[in-house]
Amino acid sequence: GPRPVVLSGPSGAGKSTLLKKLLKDYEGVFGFSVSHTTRSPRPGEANGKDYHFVTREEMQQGIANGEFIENAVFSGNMYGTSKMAVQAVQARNQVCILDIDMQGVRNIKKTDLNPIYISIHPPSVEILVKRLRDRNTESEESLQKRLQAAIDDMEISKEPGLFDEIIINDDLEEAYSRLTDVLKEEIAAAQTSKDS
Ligand SMILES: Nc1ncnc2c1ncn2[C@@H]1O[C@H](COP(=O)(O)OP(=O)(O)OP(=O)(O)O)[C@@H](O)[C@H]1O
Ligand SMILES: Nc1nc2c(ncn2[C@@H]2O[C@H](COP(=O)(O)O)[C@@H](O)[C@H]2O)c(=O)[nH]1
Repeated sequence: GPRPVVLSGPSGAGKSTLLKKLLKDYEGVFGFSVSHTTRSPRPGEANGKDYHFVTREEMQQGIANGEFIENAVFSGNMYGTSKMAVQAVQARNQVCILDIDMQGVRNIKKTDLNPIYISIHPPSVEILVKRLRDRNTESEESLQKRLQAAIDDMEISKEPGLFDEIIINDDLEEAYSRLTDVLKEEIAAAQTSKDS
């Protein structure tokens, strides 16, 4: 099937915004790998669609049972990609998109998933902070943890070969256009197999 796509990058950079647009504009071409998390749902988030919202015990049990391809602790909460999440998308012959943090990127690199790795960056740390604050989803403590991870991860992203592409999300339309351009071969391949 088509190669999966990993979208990573700092919290608040715009990964969900870009991928939601991609899923809407290319319905049936892309499929989202629905992760598990122990964090609480934000207003508007649906269980089974945005995440599988689970307890720490459920998550730990799943990990112990070998149900996850990768898992990580981010800003005090557990997150993980289950084998089922990826298989469900691949069974539909869609391009599977994973929205994961840097620990996830490192762990996926140890698997045979062979995705395209894309990192989404904000134009500056100041703009990242503003976007996160304006999103109004984080406590001050969570915001500070996310910010520290963002600064560390943006530095790590420069490591040669870690990402296939780094996209600066300044103007949303421009970033989206760059993203669809990077993925044009996968889009064409998935559309061809959908039509045949
Ligand atoms: N290009 C842009 N210009 C201005 N605001 C943007 C842009 N892209 C995204 N935003 C806004 O910034 C905020 C963060 O975006 P988003 O939630 O998509 O980030 P994220 O990378 O998915 O974060 P997280 O990893 O925390 O889920 C949102 O409120 C979104 O509407
Ligand atoms: N390693 C993983 N990271 C994940 C997964 N699902 C989401 N994430 C990353 O967590 C942070 C925070 O997400 P938020 O929804 O609480 O803002 C963000 O960087 C996501 O990319 C996962 O399954 N594995």
